[in-house]
Amino acid sequence: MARIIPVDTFDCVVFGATGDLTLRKLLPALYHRFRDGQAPEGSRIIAAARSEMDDSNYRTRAEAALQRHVAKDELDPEQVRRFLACLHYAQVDGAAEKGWEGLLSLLAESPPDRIRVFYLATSPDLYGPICRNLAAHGAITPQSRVVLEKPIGHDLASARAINDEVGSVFAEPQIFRIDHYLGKETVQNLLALRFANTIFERLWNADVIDHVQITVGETVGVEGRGGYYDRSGALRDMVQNHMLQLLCLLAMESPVTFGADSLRDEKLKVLRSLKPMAPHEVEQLTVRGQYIRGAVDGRPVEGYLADLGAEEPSRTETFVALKAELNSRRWANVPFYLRTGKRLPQKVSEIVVQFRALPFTIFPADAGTLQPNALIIRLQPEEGMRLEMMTKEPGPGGLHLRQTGLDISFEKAFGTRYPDAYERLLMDTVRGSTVLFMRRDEVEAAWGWIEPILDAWEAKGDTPRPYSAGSWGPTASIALIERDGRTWHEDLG
Ligand SMILES: NC(=O)C1=CN([C@@H]2O[C@H](COP(=O)(O)OP(=O)(O)OC[C@H]3O[C@@H](n4cnc5c(N)ncnc54)[C@H](OP(=O)(O)O)[C@@H]3O)[C@@H](O)[C@H]2O)C=CC1
Ligand SMILES: O=C1O[C@H](COP(=O)(O)O)[C@@H](O)[C@H](O)[C@H]1O
Repeated sequence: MARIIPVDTFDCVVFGATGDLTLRKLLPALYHRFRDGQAPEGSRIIAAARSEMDDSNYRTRAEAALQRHVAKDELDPEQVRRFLACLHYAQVDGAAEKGWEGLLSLLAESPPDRIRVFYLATSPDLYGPICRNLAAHGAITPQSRVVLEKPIGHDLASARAINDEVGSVFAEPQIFRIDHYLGKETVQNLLALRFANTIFERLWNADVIDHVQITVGETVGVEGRGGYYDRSGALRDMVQNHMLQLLCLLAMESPVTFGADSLRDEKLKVLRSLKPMAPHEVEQLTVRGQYIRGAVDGRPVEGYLADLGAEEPSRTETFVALKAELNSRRWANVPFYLRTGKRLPQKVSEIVVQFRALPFTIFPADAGTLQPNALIIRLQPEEGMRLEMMTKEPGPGGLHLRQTGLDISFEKAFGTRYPDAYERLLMDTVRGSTVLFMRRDEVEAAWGWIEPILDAWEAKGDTPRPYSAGSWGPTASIALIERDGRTWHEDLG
């Protein structure tokens, strides 16, 4: 069982407190941290949004959210009651200069040196105005931090504009750009795998590794988020942030220390070493898809347009596969194949590190085909790792070789609940630790690599390829990797 180190007493102001993210993710995460005693007595959550309501109305809504999104056996009525008592509501329009009295008077109830976390769970176009208004009303103290949800902007220019606006009010160490994948236990474990073990680091390069695959599959469609998603698409929603962060952790050099800037310097180098795609290469190196009607988990589901309620066709991709390469000695000619999509057959996030084939074998042909080794890192669900190896099949006959896996299930190894990513990240904001958050230059470098792809798609002006819900995306995504004589790892999960 991991140790729980209490943080200092804090006030966490959540803008967007009536929204999906707050109700589905942030309140359950905060409940767990309060329940486990990590949030000290006296800490408060101040829920802020434009809707008219009082503390009591908000607590009722929050309780319903907990009932829905926290496992029944983790809902202790006494703990729920204590948690709800820490919730307060302030009606405020973050974009308006006036009407901040309620929030300011709640904040004034705490000592001036109390840690203040301003969590912006609103649309990103409000980040600048909210920060400006907080500053204008003198709400930003030296102990304040601001948390920015993704996406930071829609493209490089809008990301820069947001970073400039927020940066004119908060210093960089006070700014927490969240990428919740970095809060996942198994994603943090990539750092342990690479830098707390001897065996892998020596093999972690183009001499031994043939290619890397990163798959993030989701079975859900766009759910209630069609308005946002249709302006975004899979490349902006998943690749620009989560998947490039995974790629960074896999590809980066060893940081000098486990400090925030050391780690982020190394991730930044990876982002800057991504080979830019020229417009004529985008067609070859990327595949876009959009789901149509099909079946997921044996249940018929509608296509994207029906989910959106759209009458017109949409050019937004719900699936993307791409081949990325890095300009570096370590990764010379080692492709990183990325794919992600909605309405795929499985909810699974997995990394495959495929080692090179043996250059020579002593075994006769009838011993069986030698499969190259592969390290399969399962990020979710069934978190764990498997190292695929060739072994001798037991038996007194001839020598037959078969691929078997050295398998570690983290659940079996640790027998503990995996905290949600937001639990860890919220506590890190209170602690002031930016290690697992993105620095401004990382976000902008990621946009810098993504933007030419978006531009080339836009210039071509075609629609994404259709794929049936419940399939692994358009067949062109299979061709993308098979053209190189490789294949997507299929035994997922
Ligand atoms: N939902 C998710 O799973 C994820 C969301 N995100 C990001 O988190 C952010 C929030 O997303 P989500 O919760 O889905 O969005 P929602 O549309 O569900 O919620 C938006 C929230 O913002 C509030 N709001 C809107 N305008 C203002 C304003 N002017 N002043 C104060 N509050 C305002 C709304 O309340 P009211 O109308 O009462 O003011 C509501 O509480 C977005 O940036 C999204 O991209 C990131 C990852 C996952
Ligand atoms: O940020 C986002 O992530 C979720 C997937 O997160 P996971 O933790 O469930 O893997 C995705 O559904 C959503 O579209 C995206 O905005």
